[in-house]
Amino acid sequence: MIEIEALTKTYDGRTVVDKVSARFAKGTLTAIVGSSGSGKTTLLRMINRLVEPTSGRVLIDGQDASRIPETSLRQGIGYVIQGYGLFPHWTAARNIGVVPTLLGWPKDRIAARVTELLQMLQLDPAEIADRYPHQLSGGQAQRIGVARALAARPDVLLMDEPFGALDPLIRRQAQRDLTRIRRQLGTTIVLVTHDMNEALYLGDAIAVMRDGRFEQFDTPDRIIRAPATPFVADLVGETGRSLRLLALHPVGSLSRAGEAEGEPVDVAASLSDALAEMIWTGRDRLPVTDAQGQRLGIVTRDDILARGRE
Ligand SMILES: Nc1ncnc2c1ncn2[C@@H]1O[C@H](COP(=O)(O)OP(=O)(O)OP(=O)(O)O)[C@@H](O)[C@H]1O
Repeated sequence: MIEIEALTKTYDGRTVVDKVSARFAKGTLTAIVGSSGSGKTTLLRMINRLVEPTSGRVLIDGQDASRIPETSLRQGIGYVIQGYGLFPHWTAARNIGVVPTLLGWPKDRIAARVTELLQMLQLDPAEIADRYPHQLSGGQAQRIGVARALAARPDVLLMDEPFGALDPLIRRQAQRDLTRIRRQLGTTIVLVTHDMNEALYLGDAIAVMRDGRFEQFDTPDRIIRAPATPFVADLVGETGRSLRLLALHPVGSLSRAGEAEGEPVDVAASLSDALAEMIWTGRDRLPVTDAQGQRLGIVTRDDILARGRE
């Protein structure tokens, strides 16, 4: 768990992060969203002490981060930045292995870990391991950046606009990958983005930041239903609110007994995906199945619309 207490950063008398207190629970993903210059990156970098706080403190699993030696702090906290920061003259494998190498892991253990990470990120080690960054696509380079951050099995992962440079389709894929990986690893993640859709899709919690403060720190559902300030409401947007709400909840939350024709929808799909499928195929109910294709029941258009109006 990460706790920040009255965390503050001042540059030349100008306060850019202003007494922010929050708790990022173990194994959760918190998305910090806000406008440019609101202090998101500065806040993130105070967690791994790339930026030294002016006042306030950071606790990692109850331990004051200022008392943890900087090297072990950074090795225990993975960090992914926009542009990935890969060393251009190093292969993908060497880039991924940089922290284990610093930690003095034996070569064969590093090689095994690199292979494991490439496979977890759905990259073929035989094809990718020996490539240099300029021989990788944007999506591949992004995944190498994530693999590198995860190499030494950190408990905490900080991500600063990790998908900012990707085009929309690959970005969606990268977001799905992150969701899958974090389920697998249980890492505590704090992710900075200026995209509210991304925050709503990925976050267990969302912190909306403005002028160095958190205007609201809440679940995605509460951010949509009960924005604390006009700024938060503005970021969510009035018109898309019901669809955004539907995007947060799985089909399983409205599944009921019954019969329906045609292609089924997965129980874990979102209600907005189910509604889109109904509109596209002209149906008012869909069969619901689990991941193994087992029939579980149905979901109806009326139920989805009622949920969207709540
Ligand atoms: N080293 C520094 N010296 C002086 N001012 C700085 C420094 N780093 C950041 N700032 C200022 O602090 C403010 C917050 O910057 P920060 O990068 O944290 O914002 P951000 O919310 O991450 O913005 P963006 O989304 O544009 O990256 C900005 O006004 C920035 O100019």
